[in-house]
Amino acid sequence: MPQIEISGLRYTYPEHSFQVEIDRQSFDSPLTAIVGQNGAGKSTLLKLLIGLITPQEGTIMINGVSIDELKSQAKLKQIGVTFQDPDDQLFNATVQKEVAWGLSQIESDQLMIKKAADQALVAVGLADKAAENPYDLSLSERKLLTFATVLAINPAIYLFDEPMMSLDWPSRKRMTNIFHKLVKSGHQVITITHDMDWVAAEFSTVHVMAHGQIAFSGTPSALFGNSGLVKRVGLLPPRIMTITSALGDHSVYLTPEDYCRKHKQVANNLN
Ligand SMILES: Nc1ncnc2c1ncn2[C@@H]1O[C@H](COP(=O)(O)OP(=O)(O)OP(=O)(O)O)[C@@H](O)[C@H]1O
Repeated sequence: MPQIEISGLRYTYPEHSFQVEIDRQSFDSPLTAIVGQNGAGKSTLLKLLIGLITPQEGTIMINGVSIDELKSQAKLKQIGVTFQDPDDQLFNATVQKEVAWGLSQIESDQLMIKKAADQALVAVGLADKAAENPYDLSLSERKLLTFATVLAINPAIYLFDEPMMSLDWPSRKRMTNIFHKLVKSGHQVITITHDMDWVAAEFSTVHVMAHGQIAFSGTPSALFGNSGLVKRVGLLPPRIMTITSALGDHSVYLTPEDYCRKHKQVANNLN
């Protein structure tokens, strides 16, 4: 399992408007969500993790190598990223060229590049758009295209900023399945999201950011079981818990299925 290790990290924007401050933190879980209120520092952390901005203090190690020592080709193989806004990273004339571009920076075998690009486009459901200009695609298709660009490279670690934003239900399901497949094949997937239902249903680990710091690291059950913390960091629990707690049941339920399972168990125990 790939591993990211942060120690003594301090980053302040040039205007001193905001500081990210993380003393020690490992990212070593297969499927991790980073959550927190708007402006908590999630995207800033992501930019630090990919070396887009450099901390004034501290280190970020990816599999034992400091991020600032990784040459750009090695970095591409270690860590792939999609930004919140797909238009921040699309610049090729066709969808096919866009998906092939990143891989062509680390691979010269044209046949292999084409095969990987084709497979990535099939995986995200855009195979029939290969000849189109990325900017003729819808926003959700452009978002899926950015995923394909990373899938084609197949880095050890995938970092996604708000991957589900603007995706419809079938695309969300498709992406969630891709995440689980990546995890099964030994990759690490880290994603920033505001979707607590998704976090509760799918993720093994969640880090909560607040005011530039990591305020909690643990399982979704531990997070949503701590209603005081959830409130303090400005989050909402999964919707099923909003309903059950309004009905006076303050147990932790991650999904409607989780609720049914636990209540079936209670019913079975009573019989
Ligand atoms: N380039 C920049 N220069 C100065 N301040 C910035 C810059 N980019 C972000 N900030 C500030 O840093 C803080 C954290 O922003 P960031 O985008 O990391 O938060 P976030 O948790 O990702 O928020 P959101 O959920 O809205 O995407 C905010 O106060 C933001 O205004």
